[in-house]
Amino acid sequence: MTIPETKLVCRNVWKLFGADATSFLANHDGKPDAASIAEAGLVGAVRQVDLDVREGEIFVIMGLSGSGKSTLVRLMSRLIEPTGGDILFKGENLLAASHARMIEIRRHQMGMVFQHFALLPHLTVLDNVAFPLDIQGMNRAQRQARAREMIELVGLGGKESAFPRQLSGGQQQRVGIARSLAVEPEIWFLDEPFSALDPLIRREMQDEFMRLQTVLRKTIVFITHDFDEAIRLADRIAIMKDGEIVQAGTPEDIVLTPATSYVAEFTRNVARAKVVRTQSLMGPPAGHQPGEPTVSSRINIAEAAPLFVDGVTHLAVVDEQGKLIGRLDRDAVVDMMLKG
Ligand SMILES: Nc1ncnc2c1ncn2[C@@H]1O[C@H](COP(=O)(O)OP(=O)(O)OP(=O)(O)O)[C@@H](O)[C@H]1O
Repeated sequence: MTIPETKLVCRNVWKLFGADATSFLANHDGKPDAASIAEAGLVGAVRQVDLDVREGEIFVIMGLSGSGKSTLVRLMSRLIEPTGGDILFKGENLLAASHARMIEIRRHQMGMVFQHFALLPHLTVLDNVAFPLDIQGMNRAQRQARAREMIELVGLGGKESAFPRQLSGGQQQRVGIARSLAVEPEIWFLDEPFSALDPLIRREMQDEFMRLQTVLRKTIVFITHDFDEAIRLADRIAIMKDGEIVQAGTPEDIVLTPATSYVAEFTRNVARAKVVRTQSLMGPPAGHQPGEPTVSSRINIAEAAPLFVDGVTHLAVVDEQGKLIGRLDRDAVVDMMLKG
């Protein structure tokens, strides 16, 4: 297996809002506790954050309102300055980049979608999507061709000449997505992109987003306050509380071994069978019988369960190379399904 490249790294990143925050941080050896921050009248919006976002993954930052998600994502693109720490994008120290260099990086290598995505009301869908390419200096024919391609990709083919006011909320968000993808970003920041949509449309957009990701394989930082959304979309999740990351891991790690009671509270109502993979529930391969149905080690228990038909009691679990690595017992599956 090839190890994916790390695209973006945060090392010991802090953002304290309030007067003299930089000297306050220095005077506390670069690691003040929450009580000292509050006592000094500062807000510890992001505290001591370490994370790495890998090539081609969906990295979800999940936390309740005020936990520091938006501040953290703004720090990653240096829309705001950290009080301390380092941010590396493709190995480049963003904090050492000039203003002009930052604009260039944001324009050509970063894509952003926000909850209240401001489309330009007087421009058609086509011109809205082509807009960032115009800023990049691309010629008209090229940018229109690229914009049409993106509009098709997000399922809005035929709406090129519509104006934003003629579209539903979900369709407008698709235009926003097409617009941010038009520049072919190396990293894609999505800050609560579906939160303003009603639940049915929201789910549809999540499905659509997953479909897009199987095609595009973008490196994505996705912000949400919704744990179910995080579990559905994430390759890895970082859970934030009061500016800190309290746990980071795969959805499976988080559901099976929550690091704190705070995290456990989120995982309580999650259907484990939809998160846990066959490889985590299987036993050793010994006893394997020829003719047992085969499943991938990467699919989840809910997906594997329907194979237990016609008296099948065991499934053979195979890795990505098709090698037998374990056996999944029907009783263990039934047990997990019943426990919800
Ligand atoms: N410019 C600012 N000045 C002072 N405090 C701020 C500023 N921006 C954010 N904060 C505070 O920092 C903390 C983190 O805010 P942030 O917006 O990052 O949280 P969030 O998790 O994104 O919340 P939400 O989901 O409500 O957007 C909050 O206590 C907020 O009040």
